Amino acid sequence: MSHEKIKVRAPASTANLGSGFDSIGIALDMYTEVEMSSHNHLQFEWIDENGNHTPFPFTNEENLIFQAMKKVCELLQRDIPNVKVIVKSTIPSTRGLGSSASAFVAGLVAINKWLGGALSKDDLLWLAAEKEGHPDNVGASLFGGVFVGAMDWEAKKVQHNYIPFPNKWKWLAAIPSYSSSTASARKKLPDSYEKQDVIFNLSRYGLLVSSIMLGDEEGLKTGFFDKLHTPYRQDSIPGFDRLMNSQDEIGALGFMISGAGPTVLGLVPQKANLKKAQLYMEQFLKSEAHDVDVIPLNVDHFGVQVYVGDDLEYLCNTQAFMA
Ligand SMILES: Nc1ncnc2c1ncn2[C@@H]1O[C@H](COP(=O)(O)OP(=O)(O)O)[C@@H](O)[C@H]1O
Ligand SMILES: N[C@@H](CCOP(=O)(O)O)C(=O)O
Repeated sequence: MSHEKIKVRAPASTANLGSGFDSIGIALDMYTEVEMSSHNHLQFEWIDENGNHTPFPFTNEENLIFQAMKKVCELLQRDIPNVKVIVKSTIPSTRGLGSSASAFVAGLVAINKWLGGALSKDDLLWLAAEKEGHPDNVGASLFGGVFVGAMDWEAKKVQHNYIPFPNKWKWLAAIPSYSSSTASARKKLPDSYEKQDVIFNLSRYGLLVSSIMLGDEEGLKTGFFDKLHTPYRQDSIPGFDRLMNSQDEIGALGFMISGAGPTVLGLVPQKANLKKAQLYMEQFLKSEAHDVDVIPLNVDHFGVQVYVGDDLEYLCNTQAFMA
């Protein structure tokens, strides 16, 4: 079954939140949009932020939308269809905001829908998590809200839960002008860890997840601390350790590296002055020779959205309506 035109929108995400390395992700309101329509050959087009068609910025190898289409077609033993794929994205690439996950998830969902929807959401989640090697960003992109999940490599599935994120906390993202690929940031991590560091993270991660569920600000502050990835990555973010120590000055709940970085996230409670915190982060990081844009971001609670023609056909996360 094919359609005249389908459109899929997948959100950005932030992973780890300090102590939850490779296990937790939150969907954020920047998006990759993929529009698929019948054509006489396979063609990719890119629309930039000003609405202009520009050359596609990635080769087929790097183009994760194409890679996702290839994967699904191989699995379903189908040829890649002749379609025009128009891509728009407001997610800056290689900044730690899950652009790769969002592109892969959007590609999977679009081609699966185009070919008749044989694969379930959990099948798609596995394909995306297997490709990235961790489920945090792809799970958040697919389902929205807070995603917690674990890879089950033997059963080839991701066990996961959805948690709504309290509206009373607001995200600020300091997105630098320089980039860092996730692959290179993962190479900085050690192969094994000291027992004390593992215990440190386990206890913080328990607090992190329970505090999000309970809306507990003191628990959350402790839950952001991490010894598994942050210490090995923060050197590439000048001033990050001092920013972390200044959270009380502006009443922030915490600062963390978003995914593999280099974006830094701040979480601010509603009672704090968001504008003041935004300015503080910007001035602080700029004084450390960082060229950054600090922007507020909201949590996306719905995950992937699929439109057939101009009608919204479904959201991936039906649980969001019950939250
Ligand atoms: N809109 C997109 N369409 C296709 N591929 C994309 C898109 N955005 C990102 N990618 C791919 O993902 C890569 C960036 O992935 P990664 O290093 O994991 O950084 P990020 O933290 O942004 O996910 C890009 O180099 C490109 O290969
Ligand atoms: N858990 C991963 C998350 C990578 O996120 P990205 O947005 O940088 O791709 C990691 O920390 O490596």
